[in-house]
Amino acid sequence: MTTATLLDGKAAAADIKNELALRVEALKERGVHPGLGTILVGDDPGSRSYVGGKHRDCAQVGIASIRVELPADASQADVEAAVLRLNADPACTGFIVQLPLPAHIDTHAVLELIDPVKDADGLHPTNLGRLVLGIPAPLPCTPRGIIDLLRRNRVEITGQQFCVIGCGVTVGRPLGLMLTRATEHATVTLCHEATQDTAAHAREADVVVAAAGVAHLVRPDWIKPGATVLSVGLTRTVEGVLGDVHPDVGDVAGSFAPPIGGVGPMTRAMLLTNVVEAAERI
Ligand SMILES: Nc1nc2c(c(=O)[nH]1)N[C@@H](CN(C=O)c1ccc(C(=O)N[C@@H](CCC(=O)O)C(=O)O)cc1)CN2
Repeated sequence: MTTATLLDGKAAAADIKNELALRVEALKERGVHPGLGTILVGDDPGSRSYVGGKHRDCAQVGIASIRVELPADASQADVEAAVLRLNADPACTGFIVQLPLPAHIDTHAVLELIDPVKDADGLHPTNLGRLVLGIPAPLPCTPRGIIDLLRRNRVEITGQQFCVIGCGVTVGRPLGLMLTRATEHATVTLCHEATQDTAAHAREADVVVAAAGVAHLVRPDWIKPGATVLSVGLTRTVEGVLGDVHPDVGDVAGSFAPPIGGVGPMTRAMLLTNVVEAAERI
């Protein structure tokens, strides 16, 4: 039985979607019709379910959906052609390529082909470069969702010690960049698979973000009592979907974002936010 305060991403995302629905209405009144495109390559059940969720969200806030699906054996040229089609499609005001792509596809080459203006994930090199330089740009959805969830729950960020576990391109690496901007001013330790003692770094932290994709990696004895813990990475097993954080951490942490209903819905809400913001710039 967890004693930590729940960081409820589902509830926060519902509030964000209500606000976005009003902004979408205002856009339509001035003739701008936002449309989110998604490119899904292959049959990974997790990716399919996330893309399905993104389109359900679009319907809820009045954003049009353009769904592109390619088989797992699609070639590099097929995927790049799909990107170029969405770049040119006026009905698509923003789009994403669902990650991970199959191993034979050069992901960087695909992401680099996206028109940076339509980059709803903030993962184009131009937009990541703008983030590094502190120039306004669409921000990667999960890190943006994590910071928004902390702020809505009045979790202190400025001056706090963060331990981010995992340095992938969708979460850990951009989160480190965002948390150290002047608007956040946190101190961040970014741990990865070659870190010698991740548990020791986590024990020092006021906020632990687990985005490694290793089931139940973070144990209760890794956590300073009262710290804030966000379980981001998910692993699908025969027993179900497991988070990076062991559920017993909820007995030690002060606040806890669970693997389901925590950061995931915020990721989706921030994608919609990026789409609406891009449409508002048209
Ligand atoms: N192009 C991108 N690909 C991926 C991203 C991304 O930001 N852009 N992030 C992740 C997956 N992801 C978004 O696509 C994502 C993960 C989880 C959820 C979510 O709503 N989770 C649910 C639980 C779902 C489940 O049971 O599996 C929840 O937390 O309640 C949404 C989006 C990798 N790829």
